[in-house]
Amino acid sequence: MLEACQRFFDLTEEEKREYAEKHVLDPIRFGTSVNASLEKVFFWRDFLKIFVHPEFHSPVKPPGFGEISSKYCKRTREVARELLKGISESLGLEEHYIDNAMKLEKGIQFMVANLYPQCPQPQLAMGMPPHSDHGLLTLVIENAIGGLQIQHKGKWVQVNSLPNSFLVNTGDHLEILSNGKYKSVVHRAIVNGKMTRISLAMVQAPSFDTVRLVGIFSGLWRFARGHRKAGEERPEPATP
Ligand SMILES: O=C(O)CCC(=O)C(=O)O
Ligand SMILES: [Fe+2]
Repeated sequence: MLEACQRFFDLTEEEKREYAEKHVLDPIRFGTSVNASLEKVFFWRDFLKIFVHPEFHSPVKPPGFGEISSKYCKRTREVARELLKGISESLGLEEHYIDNAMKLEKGIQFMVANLYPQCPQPQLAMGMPPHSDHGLLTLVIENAIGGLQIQHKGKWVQVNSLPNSFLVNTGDHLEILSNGKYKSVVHRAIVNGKMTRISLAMVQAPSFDTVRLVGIFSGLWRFARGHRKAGEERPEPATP
């Protein structure tokens, strides 16, 4: 799947431009901040964001992307729903509680593929600013090189995921739903001077008809905690 994402990013600028400068709710959205003419805030990152459930979407190019991603989305949805059964039980609820209450059969799922090119001055750039994810759970994979950091007790901690593993982030909706027992993790991505890094985040969120309610609480909660989403703030100068 990471290779398929790489093939998308390898398309010509013209081919990718079809998906650029889109509205935040458009089903397929490509953005670049390495090309500063397309993005106002300067981050060292290209991204491809696609809504894949309840309606599946895929760019036409590169060939094969749709088949691979449709399988990947289905499987990761199953993993997320399975994990949420365990989380329901850990909260003292019946195992299908979150699945039923959030109507995950029709749940929103979207993928965010991130490309962080090799950066000549990594100490001066930021890949993705500090943010927490919407949704219940995010399953992240990456190509071998660490770059993801989470905030823990006020400090940035490097996440060194195991090879071929999913890193599972808990999101805003889960924090609200669990009354704060599962915290929505604040994280960011730094860049490196050696190689291009690719990460792929699969976000599992409640269904549209339940998300509005959770969304209102999420907005209030975010306001109360002073959180911002990715892209809403300028990069802090990276610590040396
Ligand atoms: O590149 C990463 O590891 C972070 C990705 C991420 O946080 C996101 O896409 O929301
Ligand atoms: Fe994230």
